[in-house]
Amino acid sequence: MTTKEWNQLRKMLPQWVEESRRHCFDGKVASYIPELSKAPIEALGIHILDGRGNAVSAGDCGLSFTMQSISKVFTLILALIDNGEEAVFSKVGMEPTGDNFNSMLKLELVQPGIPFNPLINAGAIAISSLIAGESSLDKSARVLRFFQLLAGNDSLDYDYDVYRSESETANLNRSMGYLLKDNGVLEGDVEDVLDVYFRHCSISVTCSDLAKMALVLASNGKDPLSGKQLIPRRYVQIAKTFMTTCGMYNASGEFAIQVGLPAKSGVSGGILTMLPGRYGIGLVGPSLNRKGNSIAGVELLQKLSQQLDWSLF
Ligand SMILES: NC(=O)CC[C@H](N)C(=O)O
Repeated sequence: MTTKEWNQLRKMLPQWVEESRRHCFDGKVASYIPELSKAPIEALGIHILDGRGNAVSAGDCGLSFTMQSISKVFTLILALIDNGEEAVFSKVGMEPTGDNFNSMLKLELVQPGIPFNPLINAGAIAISSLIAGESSLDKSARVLRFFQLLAGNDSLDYDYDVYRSESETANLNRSMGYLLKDNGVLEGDVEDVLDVYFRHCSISVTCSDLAKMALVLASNGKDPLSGKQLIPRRYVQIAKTFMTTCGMYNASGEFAIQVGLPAKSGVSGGILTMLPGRYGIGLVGPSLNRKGNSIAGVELLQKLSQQLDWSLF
């Protein structure tokens, strides 16, 4: 972090958060997973971390929330570590869909019926079946340990209320699982695969956990604080590319133009993003816009990117 930028962030971030927070009431908190509807609509928090351990945060940074779709980036990476590129890309494609994250339209329409990419629900469910482990609980335990390692936080755990709430109501994801099984994409028992998926979506984090995980990606897989290479560089490259093309659902093109950073959002209102080589960023704002991204969070990132000239493009 250059001193000038650091000083500007320190000075301006609280004000930019408050300006962006006003947009919260133009959006809605997700309710299709009933437990998520309890999140505070007016909340907005952000944490920015650099490779020397300097951090700046503002707003509701103490809020815990579930990773939801943000987890898909890291299960993809674990599946790549476990199976290699060729095996993973025989089960999921590399293209954006332009459809909603939970659409199964193209699974039926486009042969050979494999998910278009690993960041839509169908793709992430297929990825869950590729995680190595003896049983679904064993696979989930490996995922949780991997996330703890990246976040540098051994106490990361599931939010069991959100896990149960999703598992009990996930009729659409369940149908997708069975269709994938029929298309020959899923390995193993469908309910077991779905359990791995619901569990990783329900891992509870704060903005600083997300910022730390993002910093590892921003540093090409190395934890700059410990100096350890936690993820092979190639797999980080793949993950960042998907985040740029598909990370903000079917608003990824607009986000690339307005913000210009690799990012991944979740229906809990979390966004993980980064300035490659410089910062890891974790943000939460549970009120969502029509495309399902944090409404105030996207506003805030737009402001940061424009004020500080962060776009990569
Ligand atoms: N977009 C999301 O964050 C979706 C994740 C959520 N667990 C679901 O499957 O619907």
